[in-house]
Amino acid sequence: RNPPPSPGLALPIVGHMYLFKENPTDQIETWRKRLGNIYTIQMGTFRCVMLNGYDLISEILLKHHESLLGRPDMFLHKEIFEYAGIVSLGGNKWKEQRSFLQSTLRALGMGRNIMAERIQGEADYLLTTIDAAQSQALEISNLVTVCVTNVLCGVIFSKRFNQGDETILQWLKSVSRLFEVLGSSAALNFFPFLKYMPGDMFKFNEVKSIIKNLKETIWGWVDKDHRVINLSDQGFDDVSHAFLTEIERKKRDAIASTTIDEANMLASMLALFNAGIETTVNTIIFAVLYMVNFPHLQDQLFREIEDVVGLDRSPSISDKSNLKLLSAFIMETQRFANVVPLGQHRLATKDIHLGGYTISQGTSVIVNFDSILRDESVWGDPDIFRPDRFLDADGSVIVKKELIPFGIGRRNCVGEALASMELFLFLAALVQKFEFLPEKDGELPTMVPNVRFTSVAQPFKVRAISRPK
Ligand code: HEM
Repeated sequence: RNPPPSPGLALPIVGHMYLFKENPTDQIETWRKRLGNIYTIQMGTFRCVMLNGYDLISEILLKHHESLLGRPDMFLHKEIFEYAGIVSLGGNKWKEQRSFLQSTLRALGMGRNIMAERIQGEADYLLTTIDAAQSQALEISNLVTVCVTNVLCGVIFSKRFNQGDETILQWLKSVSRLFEVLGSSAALNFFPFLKYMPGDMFKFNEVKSIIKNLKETIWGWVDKDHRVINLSDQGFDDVSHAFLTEIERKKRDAIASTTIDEANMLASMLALFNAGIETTVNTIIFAVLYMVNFPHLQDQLFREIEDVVGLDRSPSISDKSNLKLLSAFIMETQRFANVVPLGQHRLATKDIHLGGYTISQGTSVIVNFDSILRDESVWGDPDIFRPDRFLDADGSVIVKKELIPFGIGRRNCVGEALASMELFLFLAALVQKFEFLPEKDGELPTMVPNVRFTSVAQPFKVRAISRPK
């Protein structure tokens, strides 16, 4: 059957997982150097094919998409999403959820002016809350998280919260605890029997209880009893309103076989939160970290905004095409920080012939985005932070097909347009208003990230000094 090569000794039960150290992408890269861009590893009970490099990854995601539409039966899909919603569904059920969410987000103005105004409002709010610290060193990630959460809460429920609001603080506490315990429970993906270990050793019960609370909170925010559903009106206020309306429409038309129901609605809304907040916040925090580490670059970014926008009005989305250095800086931040280094496991639903090997039906496939964003043959000096790699001699922005922080193909990031707009508007506002300095002069915060299955900056404080007008 010609399967891709394997790194050798797989221990009983754990397979090759015992070889993973702190940063999983290091081990994956070590195997890539030894075995090439495609190889097989055993992760507990799962046989996984790891794919590296732009050619193979784009080939499988673009050409073999239809054979890769499953999700393996993992803890995440079973216990968190209960096999429902955009992240956990496969096949035609996924297609229906994805197309519903995509068209709903588009109709709500994702990537357009109406959304830009909402984000600008949150960016202004962020500036005010940072300013309140009066140049005292502070960790800004909590402040950024509230504003990014507000953007999504607006899109999903037409709601927003002020910093310090008890509901949002409780929500953020639960989400942060969830990410902490998900680390301990990751092994449950590959060894489901561990959930029976005494003392909740792998945090199975805690994860379940946090998820139950988060779902109840989300359902409370939907506020179903106070929503006016009008089936003759094609419009809707937000994602949850769109779902509720479409669910009623399906009932009216007696369409039984559909994923547009309350279980999938809840799971998809939870997925938008899980996938959309951490990623966006982490990218913004990495950008601030790089500005602190490269003050000369921070200064150039400020000068560009001063020239193009001035200091009397807030940057708007229409400034984007003229803020070329800022665009290149964001591109390089996304490349260098690479907040989603590995794709979610996908399941081959048919045999796939790729790179001279056969990936057999039932195999789990992982794509290694890190192998593209850090590929020496593409970037030359991938370990250097250098935004000017995205600018040509005239200062125009160069678009490179290998820059794929949002993935590629039909299962790429459904929130890409929203996230891109957020990155631009939040960062433009921060650059215009503040100079970011390290907590102590001369002591730069480390740029070495914490990489698990997402990449996060190590906690650091900054002093945000208001720029004189
Ligand atoms: C800078 C911010 C973001 C980055 C870097 C990012 C990155 C990604 C990547 C790489 C994938 C594909 C993973 C794979 O192939 O397995 C993905 C999927 C996804 N993203 Fe994002 N994302 C970001 C923001 C968002 C936002 C704001 C939302 C919500 C509005 C969102 C919702 C999703 C969802 C629901 C999926 C799964 C799509 C599906 O299975 O069809 N993401 N994201």
